Amino acid sequence: MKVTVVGAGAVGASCAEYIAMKNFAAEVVLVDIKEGFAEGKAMDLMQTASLNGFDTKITGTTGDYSKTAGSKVAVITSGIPRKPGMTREELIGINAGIVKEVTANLVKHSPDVIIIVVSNPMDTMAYLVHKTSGLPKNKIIGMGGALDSARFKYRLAEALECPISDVDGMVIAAHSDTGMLPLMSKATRNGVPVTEFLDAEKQAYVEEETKVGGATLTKLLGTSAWYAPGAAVSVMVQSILCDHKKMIPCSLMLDGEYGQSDICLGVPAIIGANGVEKIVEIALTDAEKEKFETAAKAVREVNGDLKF
Ligand SMILES: NC(=O)C1=CN([C@@H]2O[C@H](COP(=O)(O)OP(=O)(O)OC[C@H]3O[C@@H](n4cnc5c(N)ncnc54)[C@H](O)[C@@H]3O)[C@@H](O)[C@H]2O)C=CC1
Ligand SMILES: O=C([O-])CC(=O)C(=O)O
Repeated sequence: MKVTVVGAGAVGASCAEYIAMKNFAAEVVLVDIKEGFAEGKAMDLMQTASLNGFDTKITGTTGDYSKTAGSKVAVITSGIPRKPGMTREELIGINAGIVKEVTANLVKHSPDVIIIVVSNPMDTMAYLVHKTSGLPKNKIIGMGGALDSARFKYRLAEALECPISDVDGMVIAAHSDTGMLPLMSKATRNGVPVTEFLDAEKQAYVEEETKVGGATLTKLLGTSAWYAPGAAVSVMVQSILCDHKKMIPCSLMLDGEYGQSDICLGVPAIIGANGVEKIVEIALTDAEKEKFETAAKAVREVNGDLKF
């Protein structure tokens, strides 16, 4: 099956690389606006095929969306990343126009496509795609929770001084420095709640470092991260193409779930061949519910800046 990745920059190329390396897609089409850039990235990646042992065909195009026709999944990574000191929300002015235009082009050539939104501010960009694409809500999925949960597990393993494969955990709510909600109450080490091993101070440290995970990397790198974002996208694309029905926290249009409507926020969902197959409602503590509501309020304010 064909997967399109729009934006052949840091994140887009990482998405293409991980998807190809896992060898589950027939073709990945990279699209960029910069002349020759997607073609060059595709050629470079294809020259890793014999070294890395994959058969996925990667092609690139400068803005010719006819090459994306018939895509099962399209990933939108086009737009600007933040620089140190910026918030994701500050990117809305430039990225909203790009995401809206790219969405229209994708849907024109692949009317049945499932769109994964990556460009920031992601929860608001996912909302924009819902409002402008005409696609049903099961076909629009924002990527944030998969990445934030991976960062949560990284920080949990660091605090527990254990391998990352020992820990499990999930981050829901908003993909923002203040709106992420790492679910400490549900995180486990081999089935045992991590709260049995970590004192309140360590729990608070893990939660805070998880929430500012993207900002920490942006400060170190001078631009935002790409390896873990690309890997997170590849897991979501694989769950769709292979109908794995994995439970992944994603930014989805809510219609009463978690007490919210007409907003995209990170919640656990079953991701399969139909895109979002089910939103999973889990019991939150009162404190978690309050944080979820605060995050929703902040995302609504950013959504208010959109012009359709
Ligand atoms: N949701 C998430 O968890 C994450 C989101 N991001 C976001 O992903 C976006 C991309 O980040 P990077 O890849 O690091 O940036 P980048 O600057 O390396 O790549 C962006 C690419 O988009 C292209 N582009 C711009 N306008 C376009 C258009 N109209 N059509 C096609 N291509 C276009 C640019 O030419 C560039 O190659 C940013 O908005 C960033 O904040 C990044 C990491 C994680
Ligand atoms: O931090 C950023 O701006 C990019 C992003 O969303 C992330 O890496 O989580």
